[in-house]
Amino acid sequence: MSVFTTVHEHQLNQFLTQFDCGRLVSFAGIAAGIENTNYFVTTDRYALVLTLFEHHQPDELHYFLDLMAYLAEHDIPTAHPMCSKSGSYLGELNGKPAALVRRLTGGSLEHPNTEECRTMGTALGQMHRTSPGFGGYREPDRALPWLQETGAILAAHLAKDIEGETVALLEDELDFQQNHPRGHLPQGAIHADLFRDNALFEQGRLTGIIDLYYACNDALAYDLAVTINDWCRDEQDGIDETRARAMLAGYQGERPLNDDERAAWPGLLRAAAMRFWLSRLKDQCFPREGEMTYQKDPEVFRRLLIAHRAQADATRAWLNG
Ligand SMILES: Nc1ncnc2c1ncn2[C@@H]1O[C@H](COP(=O)(O)OP(=O)(O)OP(=O)(O)O)[C@@H](O)[C@H]1O
Ligand SMILES: N[C@@H](CCO)C(=O)O
Repeated sequence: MSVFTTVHEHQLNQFLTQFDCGRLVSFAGIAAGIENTNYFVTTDRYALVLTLFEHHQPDELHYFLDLMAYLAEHDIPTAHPMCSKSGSYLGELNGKPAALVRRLTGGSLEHPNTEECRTMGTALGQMHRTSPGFGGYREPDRALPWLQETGAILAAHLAKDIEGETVALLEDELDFQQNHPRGHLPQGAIHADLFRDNALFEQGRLTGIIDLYYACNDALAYDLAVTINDWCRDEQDGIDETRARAMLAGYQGERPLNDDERAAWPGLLRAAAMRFWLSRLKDQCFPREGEMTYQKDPEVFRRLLIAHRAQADATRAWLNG
């Protein structure tokens, strides 16, 4: 688990006095997650999740929490943040910005089936019909400039211990991405990290999309590529075509991709694979300190990137149902 900042009972009790949420019954650190510190918090009135944000600025936190509230209020299943007595979603706990959100029921799916992928695609399409109406703006923080900066740091670090092949892949893909920008595609607020562990299901029904702490304004179709790359991956770290087609059909039932998005699709899948390859590799090469932390395997996304580079036409064919 990743608890970077330990919360003591007296600190939590003090924090809860800012909300009209009842008396603390229990709390426990949450095992999943690698970015923020999360606790389940139960009061005599609510089941909540407390998040201490480890590296975000107040401006972006307002964006995330306002977006969660906006989506929830537009019937997109997300965890609505709790408003404090003074009217803010954002407080401070143990020196860190902190928020309480409603705890959703259900659990994440390790092996989503075709129908669950279709359901997720439908929900993402609904979210993308709604999110361009959200008034907030946040610059994407894992787009090309970040890829370039992180890629350069990693290439220098890796050149010392591994074969040149990986560094060559990294540099070649950076070059490709630089020549395939996505600013001309339809834009809006995107989740940007809608992995299986960021959606909760109960009896085949999606109960909620969580962890909007990478949300930003970017190409909507890029968000779909991020989602497919995780939900539809097969055992060999390629993509399971049946699940990918189902997710795309679910999505396009709500929001059909336009010609520009269809043309850009293979490059978007590559951009999405590259982004998570590099973030995982960075965590592996430069681990952060924490009370309990775990890392995710970067190789999965390196292999997926290689697969996408080899099959642009096939990935475009998935768009046709
Ligand atoms: N609103 C919620 N309702 C129920 N469970 C939640 C909620 N928010 C978070 N969780 C639980 O906490 C876990 C960690 O949350 P989250 O994914 O936000 O962590 P993170 O460190 O910010 O994320 P990540 O590593 O995925 O970027 C989730 O996998 C889920 O089990
Ligand atoms: N979803 C990311 C974790 C960072 O949010 C990953 O699996 O690498």
